[in-house]
Amino acid sequence: MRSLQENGEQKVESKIEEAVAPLREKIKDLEKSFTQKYPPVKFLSEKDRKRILLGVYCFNCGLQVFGIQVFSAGLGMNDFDICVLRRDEITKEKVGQKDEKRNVEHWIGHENFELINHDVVEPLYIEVDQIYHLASPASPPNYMYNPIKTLKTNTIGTLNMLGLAKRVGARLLLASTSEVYGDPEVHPQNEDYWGHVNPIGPRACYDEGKRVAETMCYAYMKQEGVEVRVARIFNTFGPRMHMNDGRVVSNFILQALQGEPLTVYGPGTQTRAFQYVSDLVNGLVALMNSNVSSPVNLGNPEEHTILEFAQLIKKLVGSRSEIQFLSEAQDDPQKRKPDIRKAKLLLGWEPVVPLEEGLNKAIHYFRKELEYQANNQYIPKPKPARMKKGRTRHN
Ligand SMILES: O=c1ccn([C@@H]2O[C@H](COP(=O)(O)OP(=O)(O)O[C@H]3OC[C@@H](O)[C@H](O)[C@H]3O)[C@@H](O)[C@H]2O)c(=O)[nH]1
Repeated sequence: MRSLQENGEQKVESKIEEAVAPLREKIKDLEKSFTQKYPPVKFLSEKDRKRILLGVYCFNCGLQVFGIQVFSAGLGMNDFDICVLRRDEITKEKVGQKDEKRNVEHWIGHENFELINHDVVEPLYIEVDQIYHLASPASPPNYMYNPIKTLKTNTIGTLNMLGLAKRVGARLLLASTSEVYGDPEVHPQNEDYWGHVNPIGPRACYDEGKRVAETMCYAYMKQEGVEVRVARIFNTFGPRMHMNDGRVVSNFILQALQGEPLTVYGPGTQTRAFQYVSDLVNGLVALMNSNVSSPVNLGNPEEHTILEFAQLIKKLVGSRSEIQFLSEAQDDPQKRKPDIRKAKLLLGWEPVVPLEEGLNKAIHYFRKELEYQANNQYIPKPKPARMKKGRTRHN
């Protein structure tokens, strides 16, 4: 009799334990988020505090640009995780109200953080010490979608940020790009190479936009004494990229995870070298706080063909997806690999995250996102070359 009662009690206990275990996990996660370390700004004197403006691009608001201001003793990976590369998704209307501000929710309400909703094409009047000018779409399908706005963001937007830097005496870091080298005739690309860009091709809005943005930086430096830093950023990937980003890393991972064909544009012999986001962030922060005012390449020199890259992602995901060859994108650079000797020598910086390790982190992120989206009845597909007014975006 007694043992029957004990058995019953044990069953009830194990059922309770089963129900409570996931709640315990949730509490652990919540506790972790509370113990996050932030810079000890409160105890710094006014002269040691830095007001840092991070201008980022918002994916879901079309080309509306958001500014994020962090009041900080200095910037580190934790501060940057909210926005670098993501340049998007501060709001997620497509997914639903619940998801609004999901990407920055762990920062909302923090005393050192302020979210500014602002379009960089309009002047901005704030007090700030450092400006990371990252505002621009960076994915080819995105920047080609509205080339005029891409041009305005990179030209008028850059003028506005330089004007702000001049007015308040701030230092400005421009997120430039390996695309200033165009379809390069020099390989690997070093900072002295002037590039090979088609000024009237479909990529010109971004390539030439960034080239003139660099020109503006050096005009403001020479004429007005503004302190500028120019990072030429090579292909970068990592968690928090948008599901509809349209660049090759997110496309291939999502296609592999969903059992869909991996879409290779052209024969797949074109090469790229991919760096992981944390390496880029460390490079940007090192450059901002250095005395190097000339352009610096930031990228990982490990070069692969796009076909090799598709095969690698298939292997890492464990996917049976086929590889599908689509027509080549117009003016697609045929090879790209950064020469990073300057960054190594002058910043003491080089990438440390191996490609496969970074890809596994990105795969883990996208797998979770797919689960999350499925629970919210929204499963986005990787973006194909979108049509606008009867034209494909690549041609
Ligand atoms: O689904 C796809 C997407 C892309 N690709 C190919 O993969 C290569 C890389 O394409 P991505 O769209 O990821 O990026 P790109 O190298 O063309 O441009 C990038 O360059 C550096 C950065 O400044 C920018 O983030 C972006 O402009 C290209 O050759 C492209 O044609 C595919 O084969 N399939």
